[in-house]
Amino acid sequence: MKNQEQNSNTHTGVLLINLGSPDSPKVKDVRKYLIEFLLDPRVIDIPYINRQLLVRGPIAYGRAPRSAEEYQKLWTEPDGSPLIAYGYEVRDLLQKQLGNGYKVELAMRYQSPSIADGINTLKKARLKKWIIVPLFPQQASATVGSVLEKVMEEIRKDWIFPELVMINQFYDRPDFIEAWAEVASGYNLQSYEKIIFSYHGLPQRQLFKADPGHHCKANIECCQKITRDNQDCYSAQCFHNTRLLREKLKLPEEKCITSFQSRLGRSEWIKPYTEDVVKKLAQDGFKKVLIISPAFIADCLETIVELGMEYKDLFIEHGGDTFDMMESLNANPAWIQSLTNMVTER
Ligand SMILES: C=CC1=C(C)c2cc3[nH]c(cc4nc(cc5[nH]c(cc1n2)c(C)c5CCC(=O)O)C(CCC(=O)O)=C4C)c(C)c3C=C
Ligand SMILES: [Fe+2]
Ligand SMILES: [Fe+2]
Repeated sequence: MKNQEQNSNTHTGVLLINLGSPDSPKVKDVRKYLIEFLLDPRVIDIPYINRQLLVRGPIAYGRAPRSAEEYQKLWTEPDGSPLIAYGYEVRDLLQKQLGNGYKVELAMRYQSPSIADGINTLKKARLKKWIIVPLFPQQASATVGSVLEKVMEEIRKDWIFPELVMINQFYDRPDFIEAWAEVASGYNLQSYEKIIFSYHGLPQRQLFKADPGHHCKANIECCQKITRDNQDCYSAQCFHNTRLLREKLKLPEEKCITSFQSRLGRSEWIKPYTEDVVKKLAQDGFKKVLIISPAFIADCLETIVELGMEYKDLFIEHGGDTFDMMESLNANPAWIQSLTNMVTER
């Protein structure tokens, strides 16, 4: 009876959606994941035939075994991928904070738990309103765009629709910046010579496609300042995110660097590349560096392995001493509060 009462009070569904991980770090599962992920035309935006050849050939057989080795470095038992484990932890904490009025579900854009399952659960619960929260602070077609397209695909043939709220970005919310400041309070920021703010990269051509006014020059001068013209530009949002955090943390401008990691393929991506920045700092004699990655709301392959292991090795190989990676928001209470605000104010 109690459950029935609780269910009848529930009016709003919240679907948290992140990128997704392979089902296991075995090569066959990593291959399946990479194929689904990289065949998405919003991610590898080249002609259909070229994409099929690239993904089902060199990526499936060349990259998948190397990626599987990387996934093996971060996989934990029994939780598996940290990205997904933190996803469930955040879902449960948010559910607790929001209470009976809301039903919070977790989904991943690729692999599992699937968006189709998450949407079906919301449909069965007969809720009046759904709030879709892609867990990407800055807007990119490859992430937020792809998630929202998939959600629409899952409901487009329905004959009834809930009131639907889709969140497209949240990088500049004061409570999101506050959540990062909360994590940063565990570090002695003064003790670092340089602080790198590293965001996931994107091919430059994707910035141009997302720029109907043909404004973006995809360089630091252009994207450095957020304006009405470039307010939806991923790169400009990243630079602005750094500025907001730098001001919040009272860090001098010359101490902070914005850069972009995880380039894939040979085309030009947003610059500067984190790899080049890390190498140059070490070569220029800097010994102690902190790296923060505000594009990821949970630790994952990109932070734990790429920043925390590979770039750390690179820094030390080129003469640096200390390369610390700040952990992500994960299940930090201030982050749960930020999500709570995002949902309840809609
Ligand atoms: C934070 C936002 C992200 C953007 C923007 C993004 C763009 C993007 N990614 C690839 C290719 C890969 N990304 C991979 C992993 C990965 N990417 C993100 C987030 C963004 N990607 C996350 C959170 C993760 C980690 C997932 C995990 O399980 O921990 C991978 C897989 C790993 C590997 O083989 O390197 C690939 C490939 C492209 C091409 C792209 C933009 C076009
Ligand atoms: Fe990625
Ligand atoms: Fe720009």
